[in-house]
This record gives sequence, structure tokens and C-alpha cells, in this order.
Amino acid sequence: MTTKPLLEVEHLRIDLAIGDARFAAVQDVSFTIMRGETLGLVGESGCGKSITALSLIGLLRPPLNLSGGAVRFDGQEIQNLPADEMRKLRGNRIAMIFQEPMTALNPLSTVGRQIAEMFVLHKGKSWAEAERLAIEALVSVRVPAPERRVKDYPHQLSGGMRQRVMIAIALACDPDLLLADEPTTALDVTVQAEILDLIKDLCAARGTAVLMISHDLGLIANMCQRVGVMYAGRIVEERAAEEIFQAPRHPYTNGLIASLPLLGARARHGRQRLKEIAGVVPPVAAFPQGCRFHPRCYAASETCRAVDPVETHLPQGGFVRCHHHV
Ligand SMILES: Nc1ncnc2c1ncn2[C@@H]1O[C@H](COP(=O)(O)OP(=O)(O)OP(=O)(O)O)[C@@H](O)[C@H]1O
Repeated sequence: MTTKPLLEVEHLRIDLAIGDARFAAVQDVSFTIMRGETLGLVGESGCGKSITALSLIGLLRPPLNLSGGAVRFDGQEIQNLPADEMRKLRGNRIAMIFQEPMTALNPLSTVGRQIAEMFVLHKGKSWAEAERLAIEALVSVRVPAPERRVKDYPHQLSGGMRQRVMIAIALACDPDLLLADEPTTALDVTVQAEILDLIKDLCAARGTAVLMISHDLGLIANMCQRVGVMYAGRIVEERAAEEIFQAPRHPYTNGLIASLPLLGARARHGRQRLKEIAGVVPPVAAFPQGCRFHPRCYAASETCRAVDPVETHLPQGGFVRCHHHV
């Protein structure tokens, strides 16, 4: 018996409109997520990670639009779903948490009310029942004194507590898939680790699949079974997390790993200079011809300047998109 993926994304294309011109901000992006699996998307700022996640649940707005490819969720094509059906899917079966919970939470409503709303809207519960479930949801995300906290407004909570509330809202309806876009970037390092552990534990216990987005390869390596490395609107390498970390095949992945701080060395020497990849991700309208990474790549050749590399599928699973991959 073959198991079908929970999410299948095929040849996704997202266009950015500038005046009358259209530029592919994301092009030919394909990946799958199995039930209960955690896939990481990693890459520098501006690579297209967030807009990829937003496109999956119909949240792209002009000047961006999903212009090609297919998104199948649990066997159903959802890229052209009518808005009301997409709204039902969102929150109920696919949930999302963002970097800054303050922007996603309503400042004028108590956190208890905002969690309870999920049970009323999506599960048809009465308000009395939903308020009881909201307290249980706060217990599950390890918020102390939940009976008191449900009466708090978002601004009365710390950043870490707000993110716990967002997780409680996201997981309230027991979704099959959680999209987590830089969920800890705005938090202190110690709080970051607690929130990541919480996401990992809750999703593992409930069998929730996760698409985890971060610019931090270290975080992704800890959280994910498989990793897709994005550069300039493309996935350039996609493999099992341990393999990619031990033996990167794409020069960009190699550069990301080389720029990670080595904790041991830093502890010994106090400070450590990181090897950065020279240059920055170009804006969408200035993606280069040929391989989009070639202007920053140590291995670039004439072929790379002229010919866009295709995905080379690897015998042990996954792929790499590079003319000179190792
Ligand atoms: N509303 C918008 N209008 C114009 N360009 C946009 C808009 N949203 C995103 N972009 C562009 O699309 C590209 C991809 O952005 P995206 O936010 O997905 O990148 P990212 O990899 O998630 O980085 P970050 O972590 O900074 O969000 C970037 O070049 C960005 O400038």
C-alpha cells in the first residue's frame, strides 16, 4: 500500500506585478509533506519562503498572485478553491502561525475569547463550552494560571506567552497541517527554544504535519525531517535533514552551513567571525539569467551563466538543482 502525501505542491509559480510587467517571484517549486511529517524551508530573507506558505492557503494579495502549478491537500486541488471554502479549510485543517503574534491577535479581544472563537466558528460549540475548551487549550500550550490568563488582552502578555496563545489558536481545531513562518524570530533565545520544543511536542503528539519556515538552518535541522533550501524563488536542494546537514550538495546550502556559528568555538574564543556568503539575494525583478545563484557562487562556470539548471533527483531521495553539485 502506498501512502499519499498530505500536501503536494507541483510547479508552483507566484508572479509579482510591477506596472505592466510580471516577474516570477517563485518558480517551479515542488514539494510534498506526508501526514505527521515536518518539512523545513530555509533560505535568506527574500528567497520566497513566506509567499510560498501564504499561497498555499489563498492569502496572497496583489501585486502577488498564484499564477501556475497545483496545490493538492489530502487529495483535493485547493489552488482555485472559492474564498469561503478556503476559509473553512484554513484554521480547521490547515493552520498558520507567524513571526509576530501581536499582528495576528486582535488587541481588543481577550485571549480566551479569541481561542474560544475557533471552537464556536469551526466546531459549532456553544460559547460556554468553547470557553472551557479555551482554558484546556492554554493548559496544553503550558500557560501558567490559564483560568486567569483567558481574561487577559494580548498586550498584557509577554512575547513568548503571546506566541503560546497563537499556537493554542492554531492547534484548537486539531489541524492536519501547521504552517509556521519564523515563529520564534522575534523572541529571546531562551524563549525561542521553549516555543520550538512546544511546537515539536504538540505536533508529534497529535500527528500534525508542519511546514517550518526559517532563515536559520540550525533551527530547521533540529525541527525537521526533511529540508528544502530556497534561493531566489526556487528550491535548490531538498533532502533528509541529517544528510543535507552532513554533506550539502548545493554551493548555496554549503554557504548557509558555513555561516552557522560553531557553538564550541564561540565559547572558547568569546567571539567568532562567521563566513558569510558574499552579496545578497537580488530583488525579484533582477533575478539573473541562467542559474539564479551564479553571481554569488564559487563554482560558477559559463554554463551556469547561460543555462538554468534543472532538478537532479538523487538515488537516496531528494534533489539538487546545480550544474556542479557534489
Ligand atoms: N507585497 C509585496 N509586494 C512586492 N514584493 C513583495 C511583496 N511581498 C513579498 N515581496 C517580494 O517577494 C520576494 C519573496 O518574499 P518573501 O517574504 O516570501 O521572502 P522570505 O524568504 O520569506 O523572506 P522574509 O523572511 O524576509 O519574509 C521578495 O523579493 C519580496 O521583496
